Amino acid sequence: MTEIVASVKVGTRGSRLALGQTGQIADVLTGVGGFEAEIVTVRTDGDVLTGPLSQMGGTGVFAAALRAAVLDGGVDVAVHSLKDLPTAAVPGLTLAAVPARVDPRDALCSRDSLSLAELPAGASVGTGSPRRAAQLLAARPDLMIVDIRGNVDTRLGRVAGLPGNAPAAVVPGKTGDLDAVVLAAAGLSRIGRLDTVTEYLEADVMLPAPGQGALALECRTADAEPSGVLGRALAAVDDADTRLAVTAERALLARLEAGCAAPVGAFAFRKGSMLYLEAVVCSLDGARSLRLKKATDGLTSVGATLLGIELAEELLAGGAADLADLSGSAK
Ligand SMILES: NCc1[nH]cc(CCC(=O)O)c1CC(=O)O
Repeated sequence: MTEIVASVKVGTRGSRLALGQTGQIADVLTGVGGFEAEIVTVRTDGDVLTGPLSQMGGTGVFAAALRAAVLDGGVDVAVHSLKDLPTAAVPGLTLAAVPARVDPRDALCSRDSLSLAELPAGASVGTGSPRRAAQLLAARPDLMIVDIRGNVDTRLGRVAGLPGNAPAAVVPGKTGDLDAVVLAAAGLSRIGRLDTVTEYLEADVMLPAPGQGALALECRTADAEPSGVLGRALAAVDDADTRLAVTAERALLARLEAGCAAPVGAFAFRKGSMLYLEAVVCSLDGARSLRLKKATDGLTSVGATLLGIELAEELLAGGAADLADLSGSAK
């Protein structure tokens, strides 16, 4: 006789990106845990409202509704993009698994396969991210940065002639009006549109957002116990190296008291017996920036957290708070 286990409700936002990554994770969890999964779509303020994110409380609006659904039992485990998850802990919830990270880089998707260096003077590049805007301007001060929002497909639609885009500008002024957009390679990969990438932006040009390319699986603290069926499955999909890296990146962000929309990039990785962390804080116009790196041989949660905190304090000592409003609410 097989053990009868109630189905696990896996919560997600409703975008194609979110549904795709949640479906994959649900398959892995059910494979490991031997239970059924039911995908529950939660509409968030970030999906419903259309104003600037900064006026809705930042990208945290995407996570808040999902977290509330876990707390009230409508969802058992939430699948978040880790970079959209605010760093502050929520009582009653546990970040139970961080699966192996995929490509953390940002990617340029431009018309005519142009690279960043090849874009014509004054070219228009769409991004809603002050971090991306500032680093783009640091590399190419002549670019015209256009503030765009919307899901990944909508943003790609702003560049004419990308593979997979509708052939003609259907809505004048809203499709095909930009020379390029910058998006996370991870998101493009998850919806099968990596063929639109014309250049992967390496860390020396653009440091990613803390947590970029990683997922976060959050459940009620009581369900995270490895003795339970869900906790055991979550522990099995956790990736120790990814967790160390994102712990350092998020500790840095928290110590800077920086919001998800602050012009702060950070990337950590373990290599051998060391954990390396590099971070940048920019002025919004990209004219000034402070970039530092640091490493530790403390390959534990505490070691990774200290690495993030110490690098943040070095950045603050170097004047990071004078470069930009780190709360990330200012535009
Ligand atoms: N802010 C939106 C967002 N949140 C997560 C991803 C996909 C990449 C990832 O999982 O890190 C994206 C799209 C993007 O930034 O291009």
